[in-house]
Amino acid sequence: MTRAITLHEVSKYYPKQPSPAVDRFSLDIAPGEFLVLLGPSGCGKSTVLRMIAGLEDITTGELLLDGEYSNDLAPSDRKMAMVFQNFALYPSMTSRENIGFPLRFEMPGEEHGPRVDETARILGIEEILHRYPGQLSGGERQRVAMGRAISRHPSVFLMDEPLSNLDAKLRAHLRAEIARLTHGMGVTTVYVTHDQAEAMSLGDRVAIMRSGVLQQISTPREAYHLPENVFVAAFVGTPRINLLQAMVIAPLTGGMWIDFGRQRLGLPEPLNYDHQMLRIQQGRRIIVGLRSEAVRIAQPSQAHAGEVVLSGIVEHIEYQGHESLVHLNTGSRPAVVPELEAPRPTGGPGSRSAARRAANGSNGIGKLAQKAARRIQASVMERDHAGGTGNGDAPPKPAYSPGQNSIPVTDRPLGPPETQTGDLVVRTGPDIRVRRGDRVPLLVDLAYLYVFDQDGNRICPAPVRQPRLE
Ligand SMILES: Nc1ncnc2c1ncn2[C@@H]1O[C@H](COP(=O)(O)OP(=O)(O)OP(=O)(O)O)[C@@H](O)[C@H]1O
Repeated sequence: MTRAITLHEVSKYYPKQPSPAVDRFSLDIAPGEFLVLLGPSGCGKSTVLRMIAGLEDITTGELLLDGEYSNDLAPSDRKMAMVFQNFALYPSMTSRENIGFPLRFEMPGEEHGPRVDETARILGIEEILHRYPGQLSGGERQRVAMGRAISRHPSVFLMDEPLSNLDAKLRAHLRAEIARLTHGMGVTTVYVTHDQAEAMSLGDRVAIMRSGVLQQISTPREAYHLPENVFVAAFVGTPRINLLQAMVIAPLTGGMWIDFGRQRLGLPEPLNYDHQMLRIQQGRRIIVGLRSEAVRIAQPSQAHAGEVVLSGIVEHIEYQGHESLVHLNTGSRPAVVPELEAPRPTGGPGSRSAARRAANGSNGIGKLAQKAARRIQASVMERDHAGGTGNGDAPPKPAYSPGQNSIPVTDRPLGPPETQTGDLVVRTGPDIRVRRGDRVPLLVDLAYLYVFDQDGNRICPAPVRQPRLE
């Protein structure tokens, strides 16, 4: 059995919190679909999951299960199984007892042995059924937790960062196992993660969230190739997309350039449709997005059609075995999406536990301290991003005045280009022969040029629905 899930304009306000944890969130999940909720810490992913499970009340909006209004349906009547990050196994029960535990309520009076054995076989854990959680490795514990969810034959799996307590190798292995299992069973799965690589490799579709608001819902491929805004562009993809401050220069006499300050990119004529649309931005500040594979180090004479020339000074080379990442300074000003610069807090001011503490009556001084800590963290992030030049000690200057749906993006304070650190990362073969300090020619493939407007919305490639020009 599997089921469709619809969230219609769902919002969640926690007590004493000024802004909603989830804000008018709408989503249709098809039966059997694997949907990943992706976003930075605190953006509301788990809250969405918990509202689907019935563990959290919906403040406004509707939850439909197979088309039926289900806001008030008891969690036990939803036929959903949840898998948590911390496994949530009972320490005093063996693996067999843990897996069979929910069946006591779902199949009272029936023999559970065959169901537990079948589940253990699917997961390859027959050998550890007699052991207690304390006698299992992290990967084995997570398999038992999966087993407890599977044995119930649920109609929906809800998984809240189920792999984040495991090491990288095991995560990759179990990720493949989860994909195989859930697709094989055809059960609708909603999977929460902040790890974009996990989301991209698992999801039929990915719903990307920021500050409680859905930013984009699409296939992983579309999220990477057609990000709707600068936040999605920056969140999806490794290494992170290069984001540069620029200006459109489009004199009436013809020609069009993207001006990075020290260098300009000339757009080839006749201008294609996407580039023509940039004319509206004449004289305005824009953000240019270039993925690391959109730029190559090569002589201008080697340019293919659609490639244009820039140059940069090599600052650092990251050898990765199968490839190298060359960090260059083109003299441009990088655009920074501040909330993406922070490492994932572990109990810091933005974390769930901190929020819960706040909700449980933290006083005004506590809140002020949290605010101050956040400010300090933001300014440290900005300084780190500026390469420790000291420029970041000043508060970051907002480049844009963010409206309700706009993406706050800051630019690094402009110093002499010589003192700025690398602003462009280029992916090359592992044996590239360049050295620190070399000035190298770059070819930019305009087929992979992204341009975002002042509010962070993508304008090139042009969005499918054009705003009406009047
Ligand atoms: N019980 C609660 N009371 C008050 N605020 C809460 C509560 N639970 C979550 N929040 C707040 O709601 C927002 C969304 O939290 P949520 O746990 O859904 O985010 P998340 O994206 O899952 O984060 P993480 O990846 O860190 O788990 C955060 O600002 C959090 O601090």
